[in-house]
Amino acid sequence: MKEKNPWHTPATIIITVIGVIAIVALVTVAVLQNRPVLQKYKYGIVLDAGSSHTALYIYEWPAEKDNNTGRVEQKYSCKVKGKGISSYANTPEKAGESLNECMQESVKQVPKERHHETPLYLGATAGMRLLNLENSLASDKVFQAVEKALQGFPFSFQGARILSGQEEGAFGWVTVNYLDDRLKQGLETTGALDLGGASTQISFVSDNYDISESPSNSVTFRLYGNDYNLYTHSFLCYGKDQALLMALAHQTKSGPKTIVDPCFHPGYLEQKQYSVLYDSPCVSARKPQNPTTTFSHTGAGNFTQCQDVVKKVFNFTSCQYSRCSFNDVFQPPLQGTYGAFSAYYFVMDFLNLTDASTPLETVKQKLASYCATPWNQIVQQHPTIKVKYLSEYCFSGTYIVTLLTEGYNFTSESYANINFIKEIKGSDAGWTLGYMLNLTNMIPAEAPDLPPLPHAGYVSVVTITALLLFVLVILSLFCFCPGFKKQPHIV
Ligand SMILES: O=c1[nH]cnc2c1ncn2[C@@H]1O[C@H](COP(=O)(O)OP(=O)(O)O)[C@@H](O)[C@H]1O
Ligand SMILES: [Ca+2]
Repeated sequence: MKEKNPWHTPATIIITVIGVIAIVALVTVAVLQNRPVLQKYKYGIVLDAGSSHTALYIYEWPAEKDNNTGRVEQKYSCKVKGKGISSYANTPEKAGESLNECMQESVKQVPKERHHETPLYLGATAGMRLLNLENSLASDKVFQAVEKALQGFPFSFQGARILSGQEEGAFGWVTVNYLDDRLKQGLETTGALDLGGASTQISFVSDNYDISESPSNSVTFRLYGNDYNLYTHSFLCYGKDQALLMALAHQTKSGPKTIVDPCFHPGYLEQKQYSVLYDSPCVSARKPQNPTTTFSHTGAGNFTQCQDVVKKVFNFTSCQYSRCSFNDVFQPPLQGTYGAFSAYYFVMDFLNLTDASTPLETVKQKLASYCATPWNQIVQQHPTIKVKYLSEYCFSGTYIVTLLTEGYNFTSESYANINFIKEIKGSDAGWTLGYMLNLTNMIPAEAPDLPPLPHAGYVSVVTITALLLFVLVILSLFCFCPGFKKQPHIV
């Protein structure tokens, strides 16, 4: 007689089917119930009114997570046509009008139902700081015009203001460390180096920073449950455009008709106006007695001599602290890695010098050979690049190397810790994201309460538990129900 398989009884089949259905139902509920509801996003807009130009950034984050774990990302950026708002000192309404194109595009980029709740900020940096020093009435008028223009859009306008140098430095530091996920995880932070046209910032955490030595350089944060004591300094006039004016002013003290500038390529020749050169609070004190109205600016293309010229814009002699960078400004010992962005990146990227593995000596050699290249050859090799930018890369590269090594005291060894970056995970490095995160309270002081298990972990535990229960039921049926026991073999 054929042996009957005890597992093929109607009872076991029914139990198995019910068991499988129960498991599928349980896992489905676990997956569906715990899945985040369809993502809805919130938005924030920040205008970076820099000295050379204005840029608009739209940030986006999941609506239900804005207070803790949600990642804020850059959704869109727009470069405002024309110069920075400080250049409209004589025609303030045009400063407002200049923003219209990018603002109209933002209206399309942000979903209509979110317009009214989307905060809109404008922060101005060193260009407006200088205009405010020079002519505060003119800077007020520019702000009035800009505010009027921005109020005309359907967003929640939160105001336009000049950021302090500390804010600019500290928010740049927040941005790079937020994007790198270092803050939430409590990892060692990275320093931030920002080079603009009219000012430059250095910000880093140094374990050897005694705040009492220079309290004005200290910014303290409590973020995600960790305390940070940040050193930050902004050097007004030490952005690359103002530094170039200061270097030219040094070379034209006696009001000559021609200068031979080692920071420009051999064969370069341009007529320049003294009035433009001295039209800045950064250089006005050095105005020569009887300057001719124009001078011939010619190039010699010599990196070493250019470094000597650049060094003259720094004061290395006075320091009332235990240690200084330059101009009698305290700086604690450098520590850790650094992200260098904005003009640091634009210049070093053009010169093909962003690779972190390039030693400082090689950087200097490459710069020397670039500066020595005749101007006509440079123009031929880069037909699409704006001549103004092109003519200044030798100066800018030399300025960057000199600022980093002679100014901030980076050595051949510590130079390797600098990463030249434009963006991190799709968001531009700069102060704007940190500024918005701060103003919208999007980085909590304390670590958020995370669910004990991530979604995937939760689903796995439910699935495994369900399977174990099912096996347990089958085993107990097999052990304790006589009908399930194997029948004795009948001979
Ligand atoms: O493509 C580029 N090549 C070289 N320099 C650039 C490029 N784009 C922007 N820059 C420079 O980056 C700097 C940006 O400075 P910004 O306008 O932010 O001034 P600020 O931060 O001092 O207020 C300016 O010197 C500008 O000329
Ligand atoms: Ca800037």
